[in-house]
Parts: sequence; structure tokens; C-alpha cells
Amino acid sequence: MDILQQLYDTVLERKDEKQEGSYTCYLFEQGLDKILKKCGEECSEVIIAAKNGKKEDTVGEISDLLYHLTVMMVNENIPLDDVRAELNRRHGKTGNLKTFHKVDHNT
Ligand SMILES: N=c1c2ncn([C@@H]3O[C@H](COP(=O)(O)OP(=O)(O)OP(=O)(O)O)[C@@H](O)[C@H]3O)c2ncn1[C@@H]1O[C@H](COP(=O)(O)O)[C@@H](O)[C@H]1O
Repeated sequence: MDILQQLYDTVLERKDEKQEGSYTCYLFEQGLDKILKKCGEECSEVIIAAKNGKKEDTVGEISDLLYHLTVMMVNENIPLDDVRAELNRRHGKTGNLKTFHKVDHNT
């Protein structure tokens, strides 16, 4: 199982728990506005890190953002598979476009 799925499953378990010291439980208690605020903050931090050109910091900030997005998805009952399906659908489209351009370019 990939790490995003493992993270999603752990966050999902936290939704119905009250675990001492769990930041995820704290976010669920605070509710959607707090979760969205954190997503916004973490997104800004990704942009700043990337702009500063520090790859290691950027990877850390992307990981923070993915975690907070996962909490938001669980809070909003959005399964990871829905995002996978949408990405697969778009990837399929891009694949078709590439093929089209290749054929078009050679003629
Ligand atoms: N991936 C993460 C993860 N990334 C970031 N964070 C937490 O996100 C918080 C964000 O830090 P900030 O400095 O931005 O915010 P803060 O000032 O501490 O908090 P706020 O007052 O802003 O809410 C930190 O406390 C980090 O520890 C995470 N907390 C948990 N996880 C994953 O979630 C799982 C469950 O965690 P718990 O719920 O803590 O058991 C863990 O096993 C991890 O896999």
C-alpha cells in the first residue's frame, strides 16, 4: 500500500477517536475552517520554499500540505480513490493529446 493511502487510513481512523496528543484529532475538533486555514498556510509555505530554491525545504512543505489536504479530504468524505480516478482520467486525455500531436507533426 502506498504511503498516501496509509496516511489517509490513519487520518480516517483519527476522525472518530479522541487521542491525547494527536494533532489530527485536534484539527478535526477545530473543524473545517481551521483545516482550510492550515491548507492555505501550508500552500503559501510551499510557494515560499520553492521560490527560495531550497529543494529539501520544499519537499518538507509539500509533505505538510499533503497531510493537511488529506485531513481536509477525510473531513469532507472525499476518498483518495476519487482523486486517483480524476488524475487517471486526465492522464488518459493528455496521453491522447500527445499521440495526436505526434501524428500531426509527422504529416
Ligand atoms: N504527516 C503528518 C504531519 N505533517 C505535519 N503535521 C503536524 O502539523 C502541525 C503543523 O505545524 P505548524 O507549526 O504549522 O502549526 P502549529 O503551530 O503546531 O499548530 P496550529 O496552532 O497552527 O494549529 C505540526 O504539529 C506537525 O506535527 C503532521 N501531523 C501528523 N502527520 C501524520 O499523521 C499521522 C497521525 O498523526 P497524529 O494525529 O499526530 O497522531 C502521523 O503518523 C503522520 O503520518
